Formats: sequence, structure tokens, C-alpha cells
Amino acid sequence: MEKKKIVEIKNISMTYHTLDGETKAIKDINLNINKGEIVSLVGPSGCGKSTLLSIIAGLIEPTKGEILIKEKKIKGPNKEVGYMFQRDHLFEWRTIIENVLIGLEIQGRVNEKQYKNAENLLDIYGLSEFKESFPRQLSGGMRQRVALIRTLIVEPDLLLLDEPFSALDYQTRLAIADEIGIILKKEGKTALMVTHDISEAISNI
Ligand SMILES: Nc1ncnc2c1ncn2[C@@H]1O[C@H](COP(=O)(O)OP(=O)(O)OP(=O)(O)O)[C@@H](O)[C@H]1O
Repeated sequence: MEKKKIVEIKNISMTYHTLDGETKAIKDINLNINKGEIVSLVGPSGCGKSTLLSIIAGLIEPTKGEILIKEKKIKGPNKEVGYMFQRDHLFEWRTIIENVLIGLEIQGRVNEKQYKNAENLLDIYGLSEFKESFPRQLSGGMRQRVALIRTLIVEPDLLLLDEPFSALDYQTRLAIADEIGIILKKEGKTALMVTHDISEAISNI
């Protein structure tokens, strides 16, 4: 049986033009990601990893090439793609559950069922007692887990993770990288994760 393609990256190149000249950030990238795959992209700082993620998320337009998500060409930001950034970007004035629900709130999809689902995910991932806490009361690893649940709950077809562990200390990073890999597999998610750290990439295999 042929695997179901979620994303097709076709001949993507990106050149930035600034007053100082031009920077060729990426050139002729081709990659398909199938449903349920977790793909790690490894490379040194400045090699164009974030650029590629921003293009897939529809945040910037490539100089050349196209991105198809479920066979549809993307033209801008869309709800098929969930993006988790290097920092957790939790809102300090919202409680943990309110942070988890923000994506659904923006899409006008908060209802009792979704609220229960949020409570359930917080419970599964060991955060239920922090439901009414504020982000500052949580450790770095816990905050990152909240950010992941917030991204998962809107059920995107593709998750983009941009060095999601880079703000954490080494020990926490190892633990949370394993844990997030397990969560993604358990939920059957398709994900593209970029990192400059080969051990993070391997821990997701
Ligand atoms: N908005 C921009 N304008 C001009 N040049 C840019 C812009 N964004 C990135 N670049 C350049 O493009 C190249 C790739 O940057 P990018 O941030 O994609 O790399 P990266 O691999 O994600 O790096 P890091 O791991 O440090 O985040 C770099 O040389 C960077 O200076």
C-alpha cells in the first residue's frame, strides 16, 4: 500500500535580499513526508533550517519551488500546520489551561468537549495539578510540554518543531526530547523537527 503523503517540498530555494547584498539561505530542497513520520533535519546554525520551516508554515514565500500539503499548494499560513518555536511563547497572564486552549479559541472552537480534551491531555502528560497555575510557576520542561499540547490540540496535519528544546538545560533537554518523541508517536502525528544537535535528532528515531 502506498504511504499517504502529507507534505511535498518541491525544489525550494530561498534567497534573502538585504541592503548588504543577497544571502542564499537554501537551494533546491526536495523532501516528502508521509503520514505518521517524524523527520529530523540536522544542520549547523545558519544553514537555513528556520527558513525552510517558515516557508512550509506559509510565513514567507520561497524564491523558487512550491510546498504541497495534502496535495494542495500552500499560499500562506494555514490551519493544517502547527508550529512550535524555539521558545515556548506561553502567555504569562493566562493560566495553563487557558494557554492550551488559545489556538482553539482563535478558531472559535472552544466547547465543553474540547475543554475536557484539554484537561485530559494535561492529565496524561502530568500537568493536571498545574491547570490553574501560571507559566512562571512551571519548570522549563513543563512549559515546553504545555506548548506541545497547545500545538497538538488544534490537530494540525503537520507539526513543525523548530529546535523546541534549545532553551532548556542539557538534562531537561534529553528527558523532554525523548518524551516529546513518545508523545508524537503515541498521537500518530506527522512532524518535521529541526535541530543542530544530532543526539536530539537520534532520540526521535
Ligand atoms: N529575514 C532575513 N533577512 C536576511 N537574511 C536572513 C533572514 N533570515 C535568515 N537570513 C539568513 O539566511 C541564512 C539562514 O538562516 P536560518 O535562520 O534559516 O538558519 P538556521 O539554520 O535556522 O539557523 P539557526 O539554527 O541559528 O536558527 C543565514 O545566513 C541568515 O543570516
